[in-house]
Amino acid sequence: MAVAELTSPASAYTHTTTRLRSSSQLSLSSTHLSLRFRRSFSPRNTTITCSINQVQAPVPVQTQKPKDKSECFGVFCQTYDLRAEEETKSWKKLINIAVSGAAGMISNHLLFKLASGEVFGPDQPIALKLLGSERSFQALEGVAMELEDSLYPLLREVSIGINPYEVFEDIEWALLIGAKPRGPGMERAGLLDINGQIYAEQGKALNAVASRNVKVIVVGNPCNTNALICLKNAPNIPAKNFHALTRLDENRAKCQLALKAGVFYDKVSNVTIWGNHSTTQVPDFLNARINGLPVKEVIKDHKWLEEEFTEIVQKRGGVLIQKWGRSSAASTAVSIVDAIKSLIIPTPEGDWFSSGVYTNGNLYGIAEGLVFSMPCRSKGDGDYEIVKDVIFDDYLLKKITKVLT
Ligand SMILES: NC(=O)C1=CN([C@@H]2O[C@H](COP(=O)(O)OP(=O)(O)OC[C@H]3O[C@@H](n4cnc5c(N)ncnc54)[C@H](OP(=O)(O)O)[C@@H]3O)[C@@H](O)[C@H]2O)C=CC1
Ligand SMILES: O=C([O-])CC(=O)C(=O)O
Repeated sequence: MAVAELTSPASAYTHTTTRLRSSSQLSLSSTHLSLRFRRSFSPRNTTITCSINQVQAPVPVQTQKPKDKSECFGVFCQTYDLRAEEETKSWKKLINIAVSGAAGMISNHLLFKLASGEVFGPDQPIALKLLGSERSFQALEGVAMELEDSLYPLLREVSIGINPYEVFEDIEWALLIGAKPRGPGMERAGLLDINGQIYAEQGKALNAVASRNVKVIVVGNPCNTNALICLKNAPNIPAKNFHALTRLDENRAKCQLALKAGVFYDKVSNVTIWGNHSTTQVPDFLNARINGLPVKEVIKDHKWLEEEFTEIVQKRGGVLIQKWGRSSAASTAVSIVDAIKSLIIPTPEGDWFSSGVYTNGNLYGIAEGLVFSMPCRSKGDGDYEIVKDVIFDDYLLKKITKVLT
């Protein structure tokens, strides 16, 4: 069995003390990184687990062959355990986050944000559970290797697999990205035949093995319908826990309003995307604010708001595909980060965020049993409530009605 050590920058790995998980004791000098990589070879049941621990004072150690179905190889056969470290004492309990389509473009941006602590905070250790398929398995290994090489202190475990029933076990977050993207000239709805079944299967898997309070963000298109399919297949998980990502549209709308008003985009608030992540979506400028003022008081060109602004936001994804040849990835990853943070950080007083949520019992009379983007607020506990105090005019009502017909 091959054994190797990776050397990390001293600055990133100071004040660490560890103890070997097995009976043999270990003493390693500072600035060494150990990894555990376990592998199952059953094709439908393939999972690799990689733990990254910080260790001190190296002394060679005899690792034991794992007793379970997994097989380790190379450097990943080293198994260490952590003794309480000064630095980690104040850390929260580790959370399990699953990311599907983990070898895809969006994930390639997102995973490194998650691992860095940018999303869940500098005291929140995480385990990343990456879901792929047989065709992407090698690519998943490559992604896991890049995560290792990044030496993120908060990233305590990485596992990769192709079976959602394994990968989703006990997860607290499911970031469901894996799905075919559209190409130039296609509509997102045209992806439903292929992608819908992915979300039916993953809903069943979540229902069977995920934490009962898992929060699910569906990204794969058409994301509203996919979120609905997913939640319908997971009856034991509250429907309220499922979101379709419309935050990218909200961000796009904020950017366009800032551009038109000649302000920096942090001055734009209270932007709602109503409806679907599709070309029928309604970016709401009636309730939006710039520097705390209604947008219509700041941008006097109301024709631009009703026509150009709305269309730019609705079609932004398609235009980007025409130009780049593939769909937005980095800005989507950023918007997933924003969507998560909106649920774990209290919403600033008076503001709100958009998310595609289940329409059960909503106060706006939107048909029940849909996933529909609406204005939401959160106390930062992972849950949300629909904002009550938005206003409507004929234009907005007509546009929202059109989504529903
Ligand atoms: N809601 C939103 O705001 C946005 C949503 N999207 C959507 O997110 C999804 C992922 O986009 P992106 O990461 O760029 O896509 P990529 O093609 O880069 O990656 C998608 C991953 O999905 C998996 N997949 C599952 N089924 C298929 C299939 N039939 N064909 C191709 N890939 C498949 C693949 O992984 P594996 O083989 O491991 O299953 C692949 O790695 C797309 O549906 C896209 O339209 C994109 C931008 C914004
Ligand atoms: O347009 C697409 O297909 C990808 C996407 O959802 C977006 O960029 O909004």
